[in-house]
Amino acid sequence: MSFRVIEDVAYRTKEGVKAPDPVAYEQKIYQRGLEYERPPFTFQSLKWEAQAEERMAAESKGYVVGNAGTGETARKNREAFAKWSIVPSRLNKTSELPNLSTQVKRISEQRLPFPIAIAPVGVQRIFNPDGEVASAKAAAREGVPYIMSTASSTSIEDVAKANGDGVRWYQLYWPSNEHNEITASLLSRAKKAGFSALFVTLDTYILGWRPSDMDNGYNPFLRSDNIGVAIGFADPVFRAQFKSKHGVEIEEKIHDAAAEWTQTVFPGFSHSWEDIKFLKEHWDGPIVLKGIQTIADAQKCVELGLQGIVVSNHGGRQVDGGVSSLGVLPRIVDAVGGKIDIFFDSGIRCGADIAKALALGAQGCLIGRPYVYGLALGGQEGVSHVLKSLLGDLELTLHLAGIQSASPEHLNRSVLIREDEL
Ligand SMILES: Cc1cc2nc3c(=O)[nH]c(=O)nc-3n(C[C@H](O)[C@H](O)[C@H](O)COP(=O)(O)O)c2cc1C
Ligand SMILES: O=C(O)C(=O)c1ccccc1
Repeated sequence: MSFRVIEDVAYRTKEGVKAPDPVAYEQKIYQRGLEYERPPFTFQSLKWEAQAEERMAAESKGYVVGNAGTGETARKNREAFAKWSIVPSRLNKTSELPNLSTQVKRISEQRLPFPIAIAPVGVQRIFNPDGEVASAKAAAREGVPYIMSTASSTSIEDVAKANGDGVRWYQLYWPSNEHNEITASLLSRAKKAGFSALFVTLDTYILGWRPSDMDNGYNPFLRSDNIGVAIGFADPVFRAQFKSKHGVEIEEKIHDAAAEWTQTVFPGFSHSWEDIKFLKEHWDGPIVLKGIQTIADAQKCVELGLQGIVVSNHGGRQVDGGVSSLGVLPRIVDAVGGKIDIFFDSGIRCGADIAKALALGAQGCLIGRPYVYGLALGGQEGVSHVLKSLLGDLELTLHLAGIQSASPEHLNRSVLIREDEL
């Protein structure tokens, strides 16, 4: 017999922030075990991928697990975590579990209950029929901000509805300048739907060389179910432009419309730093650039007065042979830390990984593939399970290492050592 994860949330309040209590979740699981009830999903985070693979069609599986080229960057992302080790200290006389609440001050006025957010991931209906609706509900329920992708298989307005009073941010795949009217329309729809920060992804103006997808002949945009174009098909400016060009509605020339939208959001060529001005003029709120890997680019973001960066290599899905994202994080923190908010992603698979990225100076981590595996395993329940598991793991890791909170005062480089220096 197994139980329902989302009905099993225990809450607690710390520093005025109400949030689910992941350690109480763990305790409940042991109690229920006494009555021979078992959790519906594994807690072994490195098994989520394999178990999710059993549930997915070959194409979806190849899409989420796949990387650019030989997968070298993705491997390096993982290996980089093992180069750093947490050094526990003793007899710190702690009376409470660590406080995981976090201030990402340029992005959110409120303290966030946890130092993680849901990474933008497109086409989620290929993993579970409920897609983004399930993950946006789980995020709100678990107190984790939801970053919505422009390549979502659900419209901006429907994701906002599912996310309810959760914290949500919008990720832009940025159309080329000739389509500025569409960009402005996306930004105004996101604003109206309660998305409070803008994340602009810079590393994917075209999809990388993805052997696993090519083996399956699979590009989710070109499928007849039009799974990655929901935002475009609901966009009034795109619709009007299509009609005036073709003389018919999108629905009457669905394949052409899908191809045009795909071309619009993945123009194949990069913008320039000058174009940021347009975004600043059309977005009233924090702007975060995602995909930063160099000190020079991070410094440029500071000079332009932007609020944040995501140190990310897109999980190794874009540039094969690229440097590990965790590897470049400390240098970028040294160059711009304190001047801009820094998020990190690429390769996070457990609580200790989050602890290490935060100790190296990130203010928050984006969780990518693990929650997609949760979505494939069990929709909203599966995503909730993954978030709770990662947070419970983080909380007990910090607690047992004698680290009192996830804030930089306690969680900083003094708790880490490089294994190769030992
Ligand atoms: C299936 C899939 C789809 C993704 N779609 C997007 C997207 O639409 N927009 C975006 O900025 N990043 C996208 N990403 C990248 C994630 O936001 C994140 O950077 C990456 O997953 C981090 O690596 P990790 O999952 O290996 O930890 C996607 C990643 C995956 C696995
Ligand atoms: O696959 C990706 O990494 C990605 O960013 C993406 C782009 C378009 C649709 C879905 C995902």
